Amino acid sequence: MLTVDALAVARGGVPVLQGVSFKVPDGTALILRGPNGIGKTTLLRSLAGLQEPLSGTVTGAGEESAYASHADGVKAALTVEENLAFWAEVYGRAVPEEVYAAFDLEPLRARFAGTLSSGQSRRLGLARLGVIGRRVLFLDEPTISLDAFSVRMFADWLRDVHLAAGGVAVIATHIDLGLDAPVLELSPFVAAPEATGGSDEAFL
Ligand SMILES: Nc1ncnc2c1ncn2[C@@H]1O[C@H](COP(=O)(O)OP(=O)(O)OP(=O)(O)O)[C@@H](O)[C@H]1O
Repeated sequence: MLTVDALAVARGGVPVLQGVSFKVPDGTALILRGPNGIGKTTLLRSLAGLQEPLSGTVTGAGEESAYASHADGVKAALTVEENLAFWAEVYGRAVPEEVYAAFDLEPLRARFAGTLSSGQSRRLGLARLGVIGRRVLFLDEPTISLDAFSVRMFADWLRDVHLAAGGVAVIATHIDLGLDAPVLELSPFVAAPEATGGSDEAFL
């Protein structure tokens, strides 16, 4: 269970969200919604432990979690297989053979990643999630620039592999992934600048 209690987060020293609380039981996902700039990326990075929250607590994530943004992290000079092997090694794991089918990479195994189309490259970037074996995933617009087929493919992997194995996912997305997951609208949690003593000091 991922438990978030009264979390307040800042970007560039300026509070963006406050009072964010939710629970995500094992085997389930939560969708985050909110207009551009509201702080979805900031919240996801804070949940994943990549930046310190201003206040509040996150339990059930920590070492077992991973943050993935729309930036691929794909290495152009390595083949598809070499990319997956690289990430597997970094995380001390073997590449599960089924990721090639799950992300439709089978015919592309020997291709240099630099020659992939942008959608194929995104699929390779997402396949990394199937390799690293992290139980709690914080996903920032994971399906951006993917066609409907690839979006469904990713949603199927999330539901049938990651969540089915008891994993957790918190996903900022404007695309309907077709997951049976609750939606948390972030608009009510926009930080009031005065609530943390004003933001002027952040610019000094
Ligand atoms: N380096 C920075 N210094 C100050 N403010 C920043 C900095 N980077 C981003 N911001 C601001 O912080 C706020 C939150 O940004 P964040 O990227 O978390 O929003 P988001 O909800 O993920 O946006 P989007 O939907 O556009 O990706 C935005 O208003 C943004 O302009």
